[in-house]
Amino acid sequence: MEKFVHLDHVDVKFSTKKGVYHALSNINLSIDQGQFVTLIGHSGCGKSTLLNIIAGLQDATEGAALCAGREIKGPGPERAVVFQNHSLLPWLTCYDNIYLGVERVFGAKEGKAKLKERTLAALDLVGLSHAEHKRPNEISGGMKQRVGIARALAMEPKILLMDEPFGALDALTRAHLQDELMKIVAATNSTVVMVTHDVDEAVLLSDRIVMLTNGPAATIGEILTVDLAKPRDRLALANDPHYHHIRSKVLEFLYQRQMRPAAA
Ligand SMILES: Nc1ncnc2c1ncn2[C@@H]1O[C@H](COP(=O)(O)OP(=O)(O)OP(=O)(O)O)[C@@H](O)[C@H]1O
Repeated sequence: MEKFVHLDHVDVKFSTKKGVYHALSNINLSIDQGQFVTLIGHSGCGKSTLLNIIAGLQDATEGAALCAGREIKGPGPERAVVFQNHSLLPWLTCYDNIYLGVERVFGAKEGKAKLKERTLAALDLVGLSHAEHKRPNEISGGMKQRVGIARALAMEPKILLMDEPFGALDALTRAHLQDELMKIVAATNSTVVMVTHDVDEAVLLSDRIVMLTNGPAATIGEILTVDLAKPRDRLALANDPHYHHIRSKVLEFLYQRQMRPAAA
């Protein structure tokens, strides 16, 4: 299987007013095509920094970061990012927000009819065909996140990178979007890397959970394989002893082995 992402001895150091801050140390991680990987760890440990390395928004100070065999040198349409705060352009409709991304990626090669078809298909994929003419301030937070996901998916990225995409949503909307995301990922065979704070979300969605130690110089403490059959159903999992076993392993890592220092 092709290694879509390969991080080899990656270190990240930030220059700050107080001197150099060593954020990430010796990160080694390979991700296969079609895999769903979550990054979990205490606040400030470096999850977003790690995601940003793959996104090309942050350079590694040392080590190598590769995507599809090529060095990651900056952001690219093959690595689409979805942030917690949707980042839609408020003056554009849902349709136009997606169309803009589609045009940027495919505009040089494809005609307007094809670009329109791609945009409508993306809206349909997230169940928002009815909202195509609405502007971001006319739709709910969950719908905005769905437009953000649709925009990312419409660019047909090789990898979907998500930084706490559901973090700002209420529990019910969050559960609904997790279910939708599972269906979309299954239908598109997407490779996904997602930052989350939510242990249940990590177990429900992941093939592998990458657990980071506390910073400074955070590194990968352990990678847990989630070998629960797919498709996954949250209600059935609630009564599945294996689900609870995996869940408690993550909790044990976070709250016994990586107890967050009180002063942090
Ligand atoms: N540009 C920067 N300059 C200096 N320090 C930075 C910079 N970006 C991040 N850091 C520091 O690096 C560490 C990791 O930050 P990061 O945002 O990756 O953590 P995180 O695990 O995503 O946190 P959270 O869960 O709270 O979002 C933090 O201590 C942060 O203060």
